[in-house]
Amino acid sequence: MGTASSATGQTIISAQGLGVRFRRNRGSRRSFKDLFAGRSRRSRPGEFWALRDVTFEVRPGEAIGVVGRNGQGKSTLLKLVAGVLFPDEGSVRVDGGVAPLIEITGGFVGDLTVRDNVHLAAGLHGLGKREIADRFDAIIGFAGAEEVIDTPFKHLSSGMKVRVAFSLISQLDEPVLLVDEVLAVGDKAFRAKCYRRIEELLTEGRTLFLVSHNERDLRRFCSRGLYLDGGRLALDGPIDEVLERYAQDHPA
Ligand SMILES: Nc1ncnc2c1ncn2[C@@H]1O[C@H](COP(=O)(O)OP(=O)(O)OP(=O)(O)O)[C@@H](O)[C@H]1O
Repeated sequence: MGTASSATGQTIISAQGLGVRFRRNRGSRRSFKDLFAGRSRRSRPGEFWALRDVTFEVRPGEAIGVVGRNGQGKSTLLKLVAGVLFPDEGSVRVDGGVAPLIEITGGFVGDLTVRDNVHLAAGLHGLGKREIADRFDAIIGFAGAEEVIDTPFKHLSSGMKVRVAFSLISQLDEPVLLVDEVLAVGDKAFRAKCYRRIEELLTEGRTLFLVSHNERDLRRFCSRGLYLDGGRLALDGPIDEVLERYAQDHPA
């Protein structure tokens, strides 16, 4: 938590001219989105920019909401900040570690038990054996995962996967927290618990990126918004302004 306390106004994240290029016609995920986006299959070039010219800086302790329609680059941006994806253009610098709750199944090893996954992931985030042992019960307890400690992660229900993943990342000491929409999978009571935990972490001075389609959640946690449209940063400003513009551009 040392890094988070150094909220002296310098930047903790600096993204300069970020660009990510993907190839079309490979994999199924994007083709569905493209279908709905109404793009012509034939006129498509082989590659497209999922993100381009994205530049912003973040100060320690800021809480940032990332908004935009489906497929506009929100998850891609979070992956760049998490360091699990490398940009084709530009650069992103993060001072300190990142605890990402994004596409959770990717971060956990399906064949390993919950216990082993917690040890592995916590270790990768720099916690020592002793620290992990000290926090293990709290992690399992918060998730309500006592019954599945020795179950392979892949056999957990999707809700339970999210519970374990959130519980773990919220017990790490990383100064930057990334929360994707996966949280929506949890039931109402668990979501409320997560939100209280996020508030605690923000009070401690952590930096938050929250991707959400829920205006109330965005207003509750975030002071600033990044609005992505067509992979470009359409607006970077106070969350109210960002939501207003987004609503104007895309009335429900
Ligand atoms: N590995 C990949 N290969 C090819 N295209 C990809 C890949 N990952 C994402 N894309 C495409 O890049 C674009 C941006 O995707 P991204 O997941 O960042 O959008 P998003 O704003 O997070 O969407 P959603 O709100 O639906 O989660 C989309 O067109 C998507 O289909």
